[in-house]
Amino acid sequence: MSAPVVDVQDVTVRYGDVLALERASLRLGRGAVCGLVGMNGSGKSSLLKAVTGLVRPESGRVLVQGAPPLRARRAQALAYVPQGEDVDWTFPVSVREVVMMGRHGHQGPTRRPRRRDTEAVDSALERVGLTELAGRQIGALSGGQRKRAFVARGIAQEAALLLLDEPFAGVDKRSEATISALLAELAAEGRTVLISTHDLHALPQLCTEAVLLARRVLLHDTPAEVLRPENLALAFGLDVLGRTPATGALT
Ligand SMILES: Nc1ncnc2c1ncn2[C@@H]1O[C@H](COP(=O)(O)OP(=O)(O)OP(=O)(O)O)[C@@H](O)[C@H]1O
Repeated sequence: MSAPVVDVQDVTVRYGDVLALERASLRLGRGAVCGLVGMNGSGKSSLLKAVTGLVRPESGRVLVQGAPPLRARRAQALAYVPQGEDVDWTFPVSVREVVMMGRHGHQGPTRRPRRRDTEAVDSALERVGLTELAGRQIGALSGGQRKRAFVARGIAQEAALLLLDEPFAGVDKRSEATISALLAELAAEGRTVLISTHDLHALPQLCTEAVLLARRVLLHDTPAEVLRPENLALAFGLDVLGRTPATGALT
């Protein structure tokens, strides 16, 4: 791999007494779409938050395009689509204003949008199919439309790395299809995507690689390899795909 876009080295995250992530390492190159898979509480959000700089690891190091997360954020290198519950949906902003936030780092201190900012926002709204709803208050959208608005903010930002926490949770089929197709397009444009998901069946179409997480990184491989019953059993300890793990797989 040429210089990695994401380089997580031996990262441990702890919240008080709770050890959320233990010595996790992960490197992703340009154009990768990587799915984080694991049980509830396995550390998926913590890993995403460590990469964004929202959570400070107890030990270890995160680099995004060679820079620590906060510096990478200032350089507009990473965009983050949070889980729905991490957002205040009563905030009085329109969909267009949310997407324009992706341009703030590209604007001067007055934050007056220039033509290329307006064009980037229009194009991002179009790509996620929200042009018609651009004037609506963000909280007046459905769950799937809200996710699409945040994906549009990431697109408008032109970040090299997109991090998405459960983009398909509580999302309608149309939004799921739009977001999946967009992630593939963004990867083809050379962006890197890291996403946490519970949707194991969608993994092979959606992702070029996958990580099995259970506080530690158990496996980082192709989606097909990660989905092997004996590997899933390592993380979930049960028959999640309705198949029986191979005998002796856990020994
Ligand atoms: N702010 C916090 N304070 C205390 N404990 C936390 C905090 N955030 C997460 N945890 C704990 O850290 C562990 C990992 O949580 P995390 O949210 O990273 O897992 P996850 O895999 O994303 O879970 P889910 O699939 O339910 O979203 C869990 O035990 C969780 O309860």
